[in-house]
Amino acid sequence: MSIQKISEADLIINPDGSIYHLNLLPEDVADIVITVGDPDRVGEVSKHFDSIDLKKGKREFITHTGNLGNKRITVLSTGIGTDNIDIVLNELDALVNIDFETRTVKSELRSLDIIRIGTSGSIREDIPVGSILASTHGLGLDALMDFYEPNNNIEDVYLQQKITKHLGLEQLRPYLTAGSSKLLHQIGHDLLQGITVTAPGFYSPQGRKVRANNRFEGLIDKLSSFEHQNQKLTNLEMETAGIYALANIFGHQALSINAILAQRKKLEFAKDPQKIVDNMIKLVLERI
Ligand SMILES: O=P(O)(O)O[C@H]1O[C@H](CO)[C@@H](O)[C@H]1O
Ligand SMILES: O=c1cc[nH]c(=O)[nH]1
Repeated sequence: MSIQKISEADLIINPDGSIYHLNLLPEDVADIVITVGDPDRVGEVSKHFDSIDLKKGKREFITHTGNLGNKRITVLSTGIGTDNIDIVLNELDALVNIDFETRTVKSELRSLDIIRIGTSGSIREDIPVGSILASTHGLGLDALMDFYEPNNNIEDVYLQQKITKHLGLEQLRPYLTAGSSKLLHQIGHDLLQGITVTAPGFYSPQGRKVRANNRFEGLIDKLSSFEHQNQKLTNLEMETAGIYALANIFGHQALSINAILAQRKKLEFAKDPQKIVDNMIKLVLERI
């Protein structure tokens, strides 16, 4: 069988040998990758490193790579939304698993540990502002995974069907993927845990109403009333489901850790969001 060469239009490499959007060379990526939404949060993470040997960026994709103890870690901002996650996960995987000289998939594949350190809104009364929550699964309400061949295990498909039926949102085709059980055990074992809902927007797609009317009335109540064998939908944000689904396809381990800044049931928002985010960053770095 001939080895498939990936075209210059499918995999775009900049003149300096870096990948198109992330602007990184293959050697710039460590085996542990922390993703954050906010480009300013990259420095908030890397300031805890013992050393930083690389700082690069393009658009909203800022990267620092350095060492913490005996671990080499890359921290990278994704910007907001699963459309950006499509770019970040595909380019990260290409950086480690495609030979840029021959444009072919390497015979030995590397599996990254991808840990998202993000912010989120709680949809349950018993999860207050200030909580740190680990996502057992990501449930995507966005359309990203309509374009990829699915790779879900049977348990997730069953749970996905149960949730879809409960929500009555069949037209959105919600997709469900579990996070890495290895990373959940290592980092999230004693944290609050739940199914994180990933929305394709911050306002109406998360049930917020400022001036425009919402098509799905009572979205938060509908989401928060789902329960199956103690599995509950717990929080809303905008990247986790895409990260879990694409990491699963590429064979990477992924875990999403969420600082709860909004309490949607009690209509509250954190007074000290930076302090909550700092606590989450320290907690994750201690456990990596
Ligand atoms: O704080 P980050 O990591 O960006 O995460 C959350 O915050 C953004 C919305 O304010 C979305 O990206 C959402 O997922
Ligand atoms: O409610 C929230 C808070 C942070 N990020 C979100 O996407 N939603």
